[in-house]
Amino acid sequence: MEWGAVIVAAGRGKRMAAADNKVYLPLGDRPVLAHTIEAFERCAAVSRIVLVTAPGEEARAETVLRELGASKVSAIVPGGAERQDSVYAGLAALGTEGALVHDAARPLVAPEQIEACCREAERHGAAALAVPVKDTIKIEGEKGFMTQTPDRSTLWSVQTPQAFLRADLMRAHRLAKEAGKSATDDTMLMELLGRKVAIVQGDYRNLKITTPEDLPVAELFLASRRRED
Ligand SMILES: Nc1ccn([C@@H]2O[C@H](COP(=O)(O)OP(=O)(O)OP(=O)(O)O)[C@@H](O)[C@H]2O)c(=O)n1
Ligand SMILES: C[C@](O)(CO)[C@H](O)COP(=O)(O)O
Repeated sequence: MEWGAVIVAAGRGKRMAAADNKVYLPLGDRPVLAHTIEAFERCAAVSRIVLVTAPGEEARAETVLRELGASKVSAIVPGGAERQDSVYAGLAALGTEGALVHDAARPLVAPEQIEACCREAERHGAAALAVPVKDTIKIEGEKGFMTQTPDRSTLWSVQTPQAFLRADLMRAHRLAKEAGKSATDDTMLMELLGRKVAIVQGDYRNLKITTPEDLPVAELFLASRRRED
């Protein structure tokens, strides 16, 4: 199966409270986005990439790609108001049978993790990286009070990439739009199709850069990764 990747980089980074879009912030010797693209460039299972950028950021994205020497990016398309809209815009431009969806804000994913997602999705129809939850999770009932505790042994913190048959995922997105259903990730949309998603053991270092304290942590993880290479 031919695999393409939609890499979404069109957010506003509100929780980062940075002056710039967080995917262009420096991590090590290059922008966050460069690390993310490089992981997919190095994964042989991925034949093409569609990059989804904030409207008007196409030129700066192209600069990052040029400096990286990226060769798999087949299109740069503008994202939408919500992550879901950005994913759909990328899927529409992808064209491959297999579709990976990945957050540009997750720069430390390893190529072998991407490959594992593809393989498991080929076996099961859909797959996503996830890591076991470490904290005890509570559900808020009455405002400001914890009232329920899900069984932690059944809880996973899902990451990206998430891997699907592109046709399935586009259909799920259309169903969600018709139903006015919002989704913070794409595995959630598979539930609309009644499909299960295979869990692929991820790595706690595949963090999503979301709030300011995530960047120094990512620097440490990057340094540890480089010592391993
Ligand atoms: N309308 C959006 C929203 C998010 N994203 C992308 O989806 C990924 C995960 O989203 P998140 O970490 O929430 O990024 P932001 O939406 O930018 O962050 P915030 O919610 O703090 O504004 C990021 O790579 C982000 O660029 C996107 O392409 N389009
Ligand atoms: C897709 C995701 O990274 C899975 O954990 C997460 O749902 C993205 O959430 P965000 O609020 O758009 O960062």
